[in-house]
Amino acid sequence: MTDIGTSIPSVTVRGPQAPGNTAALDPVFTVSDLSVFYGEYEAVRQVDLSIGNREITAMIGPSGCGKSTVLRCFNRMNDLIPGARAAGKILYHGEDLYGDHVDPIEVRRRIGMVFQKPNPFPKSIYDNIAYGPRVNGTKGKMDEVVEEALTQAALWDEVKDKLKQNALSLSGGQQQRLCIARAIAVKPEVILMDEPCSALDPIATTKIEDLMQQLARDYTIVIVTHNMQQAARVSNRTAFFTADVDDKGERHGRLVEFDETSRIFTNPTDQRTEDYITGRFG
Ligand SMILES: Nc1ncnc2c1ncn2[C@@H]1O[C@H](COP(=O)(O)OP(=O)(O)OP(=O)(O)O)[C@@H](O)[C@H]1O
Repeated sequence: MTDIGTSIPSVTVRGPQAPGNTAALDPVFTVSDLSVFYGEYEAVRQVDLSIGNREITAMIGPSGCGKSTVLRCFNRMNDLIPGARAAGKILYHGEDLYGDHVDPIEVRRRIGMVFQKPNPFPKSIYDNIAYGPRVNGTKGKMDEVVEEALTQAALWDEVKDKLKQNALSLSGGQQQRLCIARAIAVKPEVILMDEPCSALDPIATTKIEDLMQQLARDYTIVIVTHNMQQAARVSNRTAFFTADVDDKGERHGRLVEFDETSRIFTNPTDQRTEDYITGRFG
C-alpha cells in the first residue's frame, strides 16, 4: 500500500482565488508540462494547470481536444488503455502521482470517477453502494455506510424503501446519482466527472449540478463538460482546451487558458477562448 496522500492538508476553505491568478493557491494536483500519447500519437501537449482543494474545476473545449484524456491522467485511468503514456509531471499533494512507489489502485480509491453514461452494476441499489467498501474491507455497519453515501448523493429519500431493488430500475438521473453515491462510498478525496449530465434531461441535470455544489464542500471535483453554461454555473475555475493542427495535419490538444470561471466567461485573455465561449468556434 502506498503512502500517497497521507499528508492531505485539512483545509476547509473553498472559494475563488485572486483574480487572474492561474495557479490554485491550495492545489490538490499540480500539472506541469503534461503530454499524453496513445502509441506514437501525441493527443495532448504540454499542459500546465493546478486543481484547487475543494474547488470545482471545469475542463471545456471542442471535441477531441483532449479533455477526457487529461481527466483520466488524474486517477491513472489511462494506465488501463494499451499504448497510453503520460510524460511530464502530475503532483498530488506534492507527491509524484506516477512515482514508482505509487499504487494505481489506491490512487483510484482516493480519486473516484463518474462517467458520461450512468453505469450501475446489475445488482441491488444497496449492493452497488456496499461493493466498494466491502472490497476495501471497510469496518463498521454497512447499513450506515450505504445510507450516508446515498444521503450525500441526494438520493436516500427516493430509494430508502427499495434498497433491494435492482439499480437498473432507477431513472437515468437517479442512476447517475447512484454512481456518485458509489464513488463517495469509498471515501475518496477527489471526484472526476466526465460529462456526467450528457445523457440526462434538464431536470436531472439540475439535480446533479446542485449536488456538485454540495459535494464541493467536502470533495475536490474536476468536471469535463460540453455544456458551457454548466461550466459557468458550477465551477470555480475553468480550463479551456483546443486542438492545434500540425504540418502533417495531426491534431494535438493544448490548454489555451486557465483561470477563474468568472474571468474566462466575462473577460478571457485569449481570442480563441472568446471565440469558443461566444459560439464563434467549436
Ligand atoms: N483510447 C484511445 N486510443 C487512441 N486515441 C485516443 C484514445 N482516446 C482518445 N484518443 C484520441 O485522443 C484525442 C483526444 O481525445 P479525448 O477523448 O481526450 O478528447 P475530448 O476533448 O475529451 O473529446 P470529446 O469532447 O469528444 O469527448 C482524440 O484525437 C482521440 O481520438
